[in-house]
Amino acid sequence: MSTKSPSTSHPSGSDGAEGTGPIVELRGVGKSFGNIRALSGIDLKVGTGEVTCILGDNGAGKSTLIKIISGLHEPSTGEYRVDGEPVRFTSPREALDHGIATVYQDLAIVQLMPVWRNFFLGSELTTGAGPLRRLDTGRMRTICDQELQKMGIEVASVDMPVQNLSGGQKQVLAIARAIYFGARVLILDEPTAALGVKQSGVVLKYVSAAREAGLGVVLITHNPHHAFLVGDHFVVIKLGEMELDRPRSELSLEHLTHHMAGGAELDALEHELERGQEPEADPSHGVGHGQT
Ligand SMILES: Nc1ncnc2c1ncn2[C@@H]1O[C@H](COP(=O)(O)OP(=O)(O)OP(=O)(O)O)[C@@H](O)[C@H]1O
Repeated sequence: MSTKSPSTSHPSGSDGAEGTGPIVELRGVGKSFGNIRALSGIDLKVGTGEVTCILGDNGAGKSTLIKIISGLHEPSTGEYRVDGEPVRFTSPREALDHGIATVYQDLAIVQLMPVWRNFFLGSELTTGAGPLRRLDTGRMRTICDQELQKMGIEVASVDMPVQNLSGGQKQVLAIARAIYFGARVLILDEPTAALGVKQSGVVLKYVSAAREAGLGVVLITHNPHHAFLVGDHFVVIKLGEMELDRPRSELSLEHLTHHMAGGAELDALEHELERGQEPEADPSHGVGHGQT
């Protein structure tokens, strides 16, 4: 399987939301686990045809946020709206029924199964009725092939096992599958975390293609460089709270990297180090520097 420049035509299966408001909106959302407050005061809007990047360090609350949007957790506080209507999802199935699909880092794929089998995993097409009902392998193969081609993904054969694909190609397959099955909002959980530079590039190209196809994309990442390549809006979470919330027009890569690297703390440390290098004005005060 090789990947060429993704097509920007909208794949079958969804037409995207054409409304003017956001598809997904969180208002003051928080989540606690007993005494642990994992998230608080999260405001987020995901609109059609835009990529929102969520950045944060380990333990910042990114996974908790994904789980709320994808219907695995109910928020403890605040409001979750889809297409302007308040929702209370009690399972990922309900979120999926609203067009909110999540591609997790470990991907729901079976390595030894062929590409087409993985594409339809859990939603297999059948033919015939009653005792004669069986998998419609021919139709699944054809559709899988067509859908991958629409995304600009070339597969030598959809019959080859998924384990033969590269990490980036597996991510792209999972994205194509989510789009085919009607995703309007695509949540991508660190899709480039385990990939090298080239494979990360492949995945980011398809993130961009999903946006062009009219989907709202939520990209979770540790990597400000990857985020800045495709993002329209950036949110940095720190210790469960929003530290930064800016559109691309109000942010530079340097600014974003600075925030991710610990921003304010680094400034304070730099200041302290600089002060530490200055000669003491009055040696009678504290420990003198540069003197032993
Ligand atoms: N089910 C849970 N029970 C108790 N505490 C939890 C639970 N899930 C998350 N937490 C806590 O909430 C905080 C945020 O965790 P979360 O996994 O959302 O962070 P993260 O940003 O995804 O981190 P990482 O990048 O390491 O995956 C952490 O302090 C974590 O220990």
